[in-house]
Amino acid sequence: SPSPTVIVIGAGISGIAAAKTLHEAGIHDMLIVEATPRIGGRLMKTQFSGLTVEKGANWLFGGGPVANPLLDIAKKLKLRTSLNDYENLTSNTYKQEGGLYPSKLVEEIDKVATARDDFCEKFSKKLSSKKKDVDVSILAAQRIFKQVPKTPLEMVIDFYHNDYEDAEPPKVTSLKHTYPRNEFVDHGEDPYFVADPRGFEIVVQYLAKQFLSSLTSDPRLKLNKVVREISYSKSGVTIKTEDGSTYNSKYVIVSVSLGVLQSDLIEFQPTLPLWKRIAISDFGMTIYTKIFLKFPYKFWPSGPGTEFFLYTHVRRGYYPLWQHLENEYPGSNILFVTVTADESRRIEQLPDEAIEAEIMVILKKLFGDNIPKPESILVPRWGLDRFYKGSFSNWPDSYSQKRKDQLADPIGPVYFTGEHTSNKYIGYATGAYFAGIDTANDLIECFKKKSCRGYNRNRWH
Ligand SMILES: Cc1cc2nc3c(=O)[nH]c(=O)nc-3n(C[C@H](O)[C@H](O)[C@H](O)COP(=O)(O)OP(=O)(O)OC[C@H]3O[C@@H](n4cnc5c(N)ncnc54)[C@H](O)[C@@H]3O)c2cc1C
Repeated sequence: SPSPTVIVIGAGISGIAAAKTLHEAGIHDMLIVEATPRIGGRLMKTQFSGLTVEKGANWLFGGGPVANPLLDIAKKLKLRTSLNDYENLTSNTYKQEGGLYPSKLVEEIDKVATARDDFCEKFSKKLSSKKKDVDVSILAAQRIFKQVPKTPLEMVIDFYHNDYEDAEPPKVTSLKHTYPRNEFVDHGEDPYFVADPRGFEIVVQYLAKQFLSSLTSDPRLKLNKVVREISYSKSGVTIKTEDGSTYNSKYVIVSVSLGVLQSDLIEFQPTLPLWKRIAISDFGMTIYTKIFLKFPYKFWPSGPGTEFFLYTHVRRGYYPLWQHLENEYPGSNILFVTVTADESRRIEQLPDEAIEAEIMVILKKLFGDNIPKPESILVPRWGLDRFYKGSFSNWPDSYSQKRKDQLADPIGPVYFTGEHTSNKYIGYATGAYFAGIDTANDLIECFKKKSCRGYNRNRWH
């Protein structure tokens, strides 16, 4: 068959959004090349003890000042979602050796954390108003505010305010590019927690069905094709896959995760310019892990106000934030705990049994020695998976806006997209969706002008 004009590498939400945008602009001769047997990428459901749980993205952020097109799609699809109840977290905070903290004390500490967030927001705006590109870490802002979390209780509350969203601690994360937290997170409707048998990935399938005849056998979609080499020159692109296939095109849109770009899975020929490699290497790819545990019966508090509990430990981020799925799946007897960053990196190296053993030590302290063993455990390992190498990107504090623009810059016929290239919503599914549209529009601009000098720095999203 003749060479397509554009190859899109990756069938996650950004790749599919890019391909759909090209299709709608009349560019139909394209090929989507995906390493795995499915579309959806990091929107990924799995079956766990007979129920659908989300290994990847779980929260669909609300409307608010910026309309979220994914929310409209979710509504159209009648995606089953629920609102989480974080209200009573301060009454459900456990000490390291067991027993609850008095809720008054936790509330006081939470108030300080909220005041700190307000300061971070103001301080970030102040830095942004300066001509020079100055940035600090969130931790530096906390120091300037003279309220650095130190005790285990302060740290777990800080985890809830920062790491739970950024998946890195405040010492790593850029203040300026994280605060004020974006419209979807802070000022919109509350995020929806997806609990639907079809999974959050149904949103990507819905987008794909707008322009593909089938999600498995459309001739423009090549599944199970792992791209290992991208050769590019003025005259076009050749990509090679692990199974020895070769595809040629005029342009390529690379939508693989930042973690994959940082790994050596794909070789670029010639090597990408140094400034591009620096932009890729210096941005942050973090890990966010949801560990699911199925028990034969419930031994944790249930009913209104119990959905979440916090576990406090001298080690920051040691199995800190717990949720039960009773609201979404009554009677399921499933607990899940969220770990992030270095704790995720550590546990990914452990076998499931070792992780389960660590968890059981904690749960016994909280709920007594007689609690049952879990019937099953699910530990996603996003960092070790060669097609993801992490869960989502995080803006590190030393990283400039200029570098960030370079991360999205095309190199000749090689265009880049994915959540990490989003201007305003890095890390989020919505950011990935917008990025796909923006990158496709950059390429469409280039077709129109017939000279493709590059990236449209007026990207919207
Ligand atoms: C645990 C976790 C929790 C999250 N929580 C949320 C949340 O609550 N809300 C939210 O909005 N977002 C959340 N996210 C982030 C969100 O899932 C991502 O931002 C988004 O899905 C990224 O889409 P993408 O298209 O940029 O990348 P991807 O989905 O990674 O798509 C890239 C595609 O490229 C493929 N690929 C990789 N290498 C190759 C290769 N060599 N050849 C061919 N194909 C290749 C991959 O298989 C993948 O399908 C979470 C992510 C994770 C992992």
